[in-house]
Amino acid sequence: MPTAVLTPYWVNGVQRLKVESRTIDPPPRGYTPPALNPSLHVQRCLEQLRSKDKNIEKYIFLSHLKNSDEDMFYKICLEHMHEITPLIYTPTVGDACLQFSHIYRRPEGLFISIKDKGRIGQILRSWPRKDEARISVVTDGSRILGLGDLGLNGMPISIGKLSLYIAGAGIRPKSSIPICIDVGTNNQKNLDDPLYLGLRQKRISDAEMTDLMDEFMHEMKLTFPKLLVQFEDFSTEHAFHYLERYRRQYPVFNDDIQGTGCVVLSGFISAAKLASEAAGTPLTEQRILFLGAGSAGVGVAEQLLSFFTLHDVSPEEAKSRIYLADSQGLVYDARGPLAEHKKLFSRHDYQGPPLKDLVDIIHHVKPTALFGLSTTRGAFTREVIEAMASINARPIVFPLSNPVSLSECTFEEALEWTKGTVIFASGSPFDDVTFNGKQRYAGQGNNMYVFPGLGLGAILCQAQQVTFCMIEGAALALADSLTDEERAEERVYPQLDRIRDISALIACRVIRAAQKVFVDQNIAIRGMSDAELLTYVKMKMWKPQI
Ligand SMILES: NC(=O)c1ccc[n+]([C@@H]2O[C@H](COP(=O)([O-])OP(=O)(O)OC[C@H]3O[C@@H](n4cnc5c(N)ncnc54)[C@H](O)[C@@H]3O)[C@@H](O)[C@H]2O)c1
Ligand SMILES: O=C(O)C[C@H](O)C(=O)O
Ligand SMILES: [Mg+2]
Repeated sequence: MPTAVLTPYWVNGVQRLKVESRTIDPPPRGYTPPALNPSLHVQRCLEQLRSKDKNIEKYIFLSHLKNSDEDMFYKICLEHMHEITPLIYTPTVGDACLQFSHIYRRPEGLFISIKDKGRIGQILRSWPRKDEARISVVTDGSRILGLGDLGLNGMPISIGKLSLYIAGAGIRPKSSIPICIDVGTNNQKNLDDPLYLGLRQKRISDAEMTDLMDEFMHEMKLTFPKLLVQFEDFSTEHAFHYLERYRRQYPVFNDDIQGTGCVVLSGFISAAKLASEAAGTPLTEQRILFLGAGSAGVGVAEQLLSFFTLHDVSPEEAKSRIYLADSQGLVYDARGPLAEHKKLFSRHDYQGPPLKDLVDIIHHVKPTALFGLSTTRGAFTREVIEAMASINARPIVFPLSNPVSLSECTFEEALEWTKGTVIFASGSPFDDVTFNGKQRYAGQGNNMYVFPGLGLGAILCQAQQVTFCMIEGAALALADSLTDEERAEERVYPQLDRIRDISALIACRVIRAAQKVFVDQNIAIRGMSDAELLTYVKMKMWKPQI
């Protein structure tokens, strides 16, 4: 089958790019060793991968494999999800971003810079597979995981998320476009690095950025009419601003606000069921404290608020169960001027002195669940976790900051400090642990469980917008996807190696939600029964040809 291939080459140190159509039929006799057989070659690739000591070397090996033998790369991903995901995604992708300008070998995706203003359309139109384009992950590198502003070095985040779309939901590889928007960086270390690949200037003003984004989104729509855009790792204000600015106009969602909201709501529903078996507190009477009030913290809080209100809890009552704390402590009205995105959850009912210490905040709030989205390693100290355990038979503790080096606490710490009562999930993966003779599983509360299925659903029904109900449908489908066995093992998220099945269920629920409010354009699938729709979705998933 002929496919368009981008081949970089170098002339006198200057990179050129060949856009060619290449056939990937078996090569002529004599071009491959006689005993090369595909299943053994999988073993050979795995052996080469496992022989590398450092995760960043494994990342580089896998990147190379993806570019040279896509089918093999995705076959290995799918068959070894637990081993490969942490290498192509969180946490190793964090190192890949930090070192991107040093490990860069070949182009993958598009770099759009402020210098391209006025001719973004021209650049986009040079993309060789315009008609096939369905999904793009776009970052401006301004808040990469919890690592801060990495500028153009944020590109591996877009690449890594798209690899998970392909592995996790069977989106066709050729339909994905990783994009990094380079509008400078305020990261002095990058600016001083002679190998840094981005523009050597500070970030542009908000007004200039919005002008650029308007042109970018407009040209994206013109060039790729069927494209869904996922915004990723934009700094807080920009994340909220651009989601609000474009969500009614284009099919777009913000992964950190909405994908995270979805995945944490789903894990919370499962965790609260377990906790209420021990304490009897109904789901809608849980009290949730967030450490971190940025795009992720507030995104999750908004998702919880809407979930409670759908369950006959008044908005005021629902809001009263949610507390935010940021770097200055509890967020409350009398504290002084607040950023716009924090206002909805600011407490009216606290007038005392600033509550800065997390243990003091826990004693004041008496939360049943504590979520960390604070980018602060070790913020859940022994005292914090013990305080949670002292007021809850089964405390829910989710340290969700990424990468793993910034996790608010480790799985072992949470188990030890609660004497095993904790119900735990983290943003980055932790190994399973045997504690007091019982096998315990660390759920991975990471938006990777949701965005592949959400994207697949939106693409298949040709959604004109990604509505709030589509996001909520994805969260509920994920919560429902736990098997009886997984529930009996006290897992709050399903096992990762079932990701394709989970993505199919999420996609179906997303499609139904889109159909309900008529934002779908693929009318041919409207009349399908649920069983037919599931078969259709699974049939549409791309599979590696090995
Ligand atoms: N698990 C997931 O799926 C997932 C998804 C999105 C983001 N995240 C992680 O969440 C973290 C935050 O992301 P974001 O987009 O909200 O970032 P952000 O920059 O928008 O927000 C960070 C928040 O943390 C607060 N904070 C910083 N230092 C603190 C401290 N010492 N104590 C208390 N609060 C502190 C800040 O005041 C701010 O409110 C990142 O590490 C990111 O990797 C995880
Ligand atoms: O990228 C991840 O691992 C999750 C999330 O989008 C984040 O920004 O941390
Ligand atoms: Mg992110």
